[in-house]
Amino acid sequence: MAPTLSVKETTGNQSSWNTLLPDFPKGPLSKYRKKASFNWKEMAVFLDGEDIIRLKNRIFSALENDPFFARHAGEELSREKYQELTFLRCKRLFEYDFLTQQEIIENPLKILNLVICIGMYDWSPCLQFFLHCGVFGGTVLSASKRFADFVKKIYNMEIFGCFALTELSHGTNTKGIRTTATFDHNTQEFIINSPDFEAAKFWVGNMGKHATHAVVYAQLYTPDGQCQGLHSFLVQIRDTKTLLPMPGVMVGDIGKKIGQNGLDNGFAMFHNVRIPKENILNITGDVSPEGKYSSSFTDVKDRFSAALGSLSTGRILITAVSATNLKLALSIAIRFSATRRQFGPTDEEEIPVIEYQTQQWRLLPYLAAAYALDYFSKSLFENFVEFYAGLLTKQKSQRQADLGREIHALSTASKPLSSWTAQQAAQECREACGGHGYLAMNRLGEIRNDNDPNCTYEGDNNVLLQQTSNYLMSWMNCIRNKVPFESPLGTINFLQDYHHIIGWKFKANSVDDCMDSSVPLAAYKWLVCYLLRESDLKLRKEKQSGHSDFEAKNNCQVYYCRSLAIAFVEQTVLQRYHDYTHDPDIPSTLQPVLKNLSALYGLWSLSKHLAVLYQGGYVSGEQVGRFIQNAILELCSRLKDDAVALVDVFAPPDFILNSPIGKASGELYKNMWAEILQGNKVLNRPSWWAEFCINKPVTGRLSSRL
Ligand SMILES: CCCCCCCCCCCCCCCCCCCCC/C=C/C(=O)SCCNC(=O)CCNC(=O)[C@H](O)C(C)(C)COP(=O)(O)OP(=O)(O)OC[C@H]1O[C@@H](n2cnc3c(N)ncnc32)[C@H](O)[C@@H]1OP(=O)(O)O
Ligand SMILES: Cc1cc2nc3c(=O)[nH]c(=O)nc-3n(C[C@H](O)[C@H](O)[C@H](O)COP(=O)(O)OP(=O)(O)OC[C@H]3O[C@@H](n4cnc5c(N)ncnc54)[C@H](O)[C@@H]3O)c2cc1C
Repeated sequence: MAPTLSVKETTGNQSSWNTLLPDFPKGPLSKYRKKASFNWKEMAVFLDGEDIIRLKNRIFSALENDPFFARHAGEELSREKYQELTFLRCKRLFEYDFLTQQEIIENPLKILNLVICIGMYDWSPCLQFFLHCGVFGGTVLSASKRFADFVKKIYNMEIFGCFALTELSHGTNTKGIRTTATFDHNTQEFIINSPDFEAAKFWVGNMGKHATHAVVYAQLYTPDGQCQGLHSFLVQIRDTKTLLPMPGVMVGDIGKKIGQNGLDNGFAMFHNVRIPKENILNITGDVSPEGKYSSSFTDVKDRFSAALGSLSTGRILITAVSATNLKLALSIAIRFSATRRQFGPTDEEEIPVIEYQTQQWRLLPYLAAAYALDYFSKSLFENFVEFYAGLLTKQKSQRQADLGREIHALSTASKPLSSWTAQQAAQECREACGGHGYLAMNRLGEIRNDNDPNCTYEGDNNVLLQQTSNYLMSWMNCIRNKVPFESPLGTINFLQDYHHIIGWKFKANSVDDCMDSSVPLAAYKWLVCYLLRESDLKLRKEKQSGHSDFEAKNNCQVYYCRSLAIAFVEQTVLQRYHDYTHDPDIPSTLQPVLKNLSALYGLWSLSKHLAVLYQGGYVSGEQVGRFIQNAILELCSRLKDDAVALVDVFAPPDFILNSPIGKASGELYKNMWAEILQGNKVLNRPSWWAEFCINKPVTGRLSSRL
């Protein structure tokens, strides 16, 4: 099925683009801007639409004009100060209240754009705000109406919240969570308890310093001693008037992290903390005053899925968050590469480093990935909105259940794909900018470190991929028995042709033949079918040789199920982007460059699977590999002159991007000097100058006398 994010009907006209998007200052980047095959403003309006661009402008300009968000060159804040500033900024975001409920209902993509815009500035206040309103608030909101009062308090910040699932000794393995919630029917309360220090809640964002309330996941025990599985509870952890811990709660900050240090990640231990019966977030089950458990889910597995359902929201958002980091890193590296000159054909002339084939090959496939993943994350978000609307209206249809499973399977692979792509790209961009990429002021280190946990939180990437391969393998019976099947979003429908696709061979006969994304797309369909067959065979063999289900599954991950999940999600991203870029309604001024991006993303991603394509016999002979490699290089070279305009489309204003080498003017060295010289005490001699000038070391004084 075609993605729901459809081709925009109109891109307006030149004068409306100019009003929305001012020209960039003239400078060293102008040369490349003139060479572009398309108008960047037309592209920006085409991709986002005028309404979203207006929203972005509103948010960016509010932050730029607000002293709370001022940037200070060379600023080195202590962690405590950074946490304080993050909280003040989070409060400001409440005051701005950028989106009304009505605006969100009319266009839910606006909320995604709000996350992206604030995150582009700094992920710490962004995550603090959305962990409270979105993750904590959203979970409370999705429980029954009896939380209406709490909901009000959440959205006017009378209380401040966090989402506490992970414990010190269990994270991805949520079934292993050991915090207990035991119902006491005498007092009509739940008793929340951490059995030992290993079961302390840990890593929880906002819990370190600020949260007054937590959604706490715990194993629910009814008075008959039965464990009813994982449920969530609303627990007050700090006094709202003093921010001191509530009785029985030991709560604190877990310490410095590799990135995101404005955010206070914390721990909490509960010593028989009593909460009212009403505070069970009755999403998957409830307890009667007598202590009888009831649930609308008869199947324990379905109840577990529903208890973790809210995690899909985060994973979809993280797909978009990571694509945003990809865009930030590329904006810096491509602008730098178009202005930084090194070597040249003659001694007189040095050329911009983007002219080098290696620089193009290192950066431009990531640029293509940024466009494809951005489109995919937004289309997946739109799919999610449909699912979410079903949840809110308590839809119980088969389609709703199937949609939930499909979105889960997609998001558990798109989060790994997007976060890993951004992680690798951030490092490549850092190196592509040479030494200047390593200077903290240019922000590539911050982007890399802040992106890093996207690979881990909301579930470790490698473990999550198993969810996607499980989903794909679950269709194998239908495939084997030729029983028709389809999914609500149609992402697995091509597997109905499995028996036909598995016999396909690579068809292109030249580099020219490879220049369209239909070529890698066909190869991907074969690859998914092949890996599905191989994974299924391997699993059956493992079981036949006497291994338990657990062992058998475990022995089928590397080269089989893990590769299957990755190939499937890459195929899905490419399919959606291919359909989008080949839509006949795309303006003819934009279509060629968009098709090049789609082809490059497809071929480059596919090239990482060449060994398997040969291994399985989809391709043979030396030539095919060469065709693919040469097509990648040809596309890089074709996109080289469009690259600056392509980042102009998504780069935020200079104030938000906050990188001297990534500024829109391209005045690389002037911008760097301006920043360096504003730093604190840059030209001062060190306060310990006398340690060199007066107190000279006595050479050898401390050498061993033995
Ligand atoms: C109109 C209005 C529109 C409004 C739109 C709303 C938009 C809201 C916007 C909100 C904004 C939010 C902004 C967020 C910003 C970005 C977020 C950044 C967050 C950063 C902070 C981090 C927080 C955290 O990390 S919280 C802790 C997260 N923890 C995890 O993720 C744990 C990971 N582990 C698991 O999920 C599971 O344990 C798992 C998946 C590994 C499975 O473990 P298992 O024990 O092996 O279980 P299994 O047998 O495989 O599963 C049984 C069964 O259940 C199915 N299942 C599991 N999960 C789900 C799910 N989420 N959905 C559906 N189904 C699920 C699983 O598939 C199995 O089913 P079968 O295959 O059928 O057997
Ligand atoms: C910055 C940050 C913020 C966070 N915020 C929150 C929050 O707000 N609330 C919250 O509840 N949690 C939060 N978390 C915790 C996060 O959700 C967990 O870290 C995450 O789910 C991974 O779990 P883990 O750390 O226990 O890793 P583990 O599950 O212990 O994984 C460790 C390693 O073992 C491997 N592994 C584990 N199981 C398997 C398997 N079955 N097969 C193969 N390999 C396996 C993994 O691949 C990984 O490499 C946050 C984490 C970070 C880093």
